[in-house]
Amino acid sequence: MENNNYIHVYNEIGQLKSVLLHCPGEEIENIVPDYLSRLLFDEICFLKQAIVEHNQFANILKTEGVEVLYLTDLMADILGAPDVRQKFLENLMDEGKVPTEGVREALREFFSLLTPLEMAKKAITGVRKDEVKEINNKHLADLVKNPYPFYLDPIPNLYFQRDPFATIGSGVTLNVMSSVTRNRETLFAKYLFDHHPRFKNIRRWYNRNKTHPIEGGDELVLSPKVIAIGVSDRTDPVAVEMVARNVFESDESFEVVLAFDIPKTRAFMHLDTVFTMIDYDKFTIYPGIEMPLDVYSLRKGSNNNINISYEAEDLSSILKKYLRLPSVDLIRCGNNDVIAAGREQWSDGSNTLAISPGKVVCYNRNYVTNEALRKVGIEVLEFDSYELSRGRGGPRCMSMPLVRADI
Ligand SMILES: NC(=[NH2+])NCCC[C@H](N)C(=O)O
Repeated sequence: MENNNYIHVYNEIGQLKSVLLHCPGEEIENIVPDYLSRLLFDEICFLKQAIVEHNQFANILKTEGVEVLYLTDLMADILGAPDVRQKFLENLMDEGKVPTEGVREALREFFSLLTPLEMAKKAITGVRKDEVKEINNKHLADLVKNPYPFYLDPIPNLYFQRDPFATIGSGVTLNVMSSVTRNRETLFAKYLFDHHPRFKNIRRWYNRNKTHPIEGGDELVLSPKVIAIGVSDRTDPVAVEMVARNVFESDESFEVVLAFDIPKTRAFMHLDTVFTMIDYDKFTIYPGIEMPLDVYSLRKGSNNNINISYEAEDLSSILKKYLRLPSVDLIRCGNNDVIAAGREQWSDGSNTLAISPGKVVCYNRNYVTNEALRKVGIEVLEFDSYELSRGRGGPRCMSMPLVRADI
């Protein structure tokens, strides 16, 4: 196994040692009703309260001894180098479809006045047209009336750090996002893994230049041998197989990828919105997916072959078989009450973040599910969830583990 101390994730529940977060910033205030659904939000958030909640989340993690890193700080570490800064801005403008050379020149000037940290933040906030006054070198696109308010779009889903890349073993999948609005998030990850002294040279199981989408919320590392990946609204089976192949061809310990084919709907956009691991033998699950769930196994074969089969048993039996457990406990979101399940799943009741076996971080609003977890002996640490939940993601979605203890 390749050894690096900075990416090490061989399970979902081992003591979390280091995690990457992004605290929502002014990008959230650039969400307006006309663009809500394109930006993948259902409601407008009150930023001040969202920050309070995010800080509560981060403080829980810090109190538990977890190193909390912030994406903007890591970006600031690398944006001090003029060539990195320049390339990053050009990429951001290309992928943000900045319309003309005149606007690009104005944006170069605009960003040149910012410190590395300010630049990282502004790249996420987006740039409104009224912030950039002087456009020289005018093209047709600069002259025609266009009510769209931004030269560079905000990137409001970046506080869901789970999705643009994902750690598996000692490597990462640098993801292709299924939506245009989220794809620029992976540019930040690309720059970290290309340039940050702590993270460059990390191996990649997938790269953002591929064609088929995969998002981190679908990627779960169940054990040093077993990975689960959702085939979902966001993740394509072609990408799942490619990741499996690359991991199997390496010297990593993984032997099986379980592909969970879940319904393709907004409420369950990723596997982790309906299924998370919380203890050696305990999982949360949203009952609405149990019936329609098809699971396929991709097993490492000889000569770089992959053996793919349909798993005909129910989920408990599949998990018992592959994780070698005598029994498993599936704890149902909403504690088996259909209405509570639907309501709490919508605000990520099944989306828990384990910080050690049997200890999870959850939104306080999902009290029915949290109570059900406590009943089976799980320790639940809660924080406020009025505003963060409006982006349709919970504690797991908001965190990317970089290092977990082996178990
Ligand atoms: N891992 C997750 N479940 N992430 C949730 C992401 C929510 C985000 N608004 C989106 O639609 O993409």
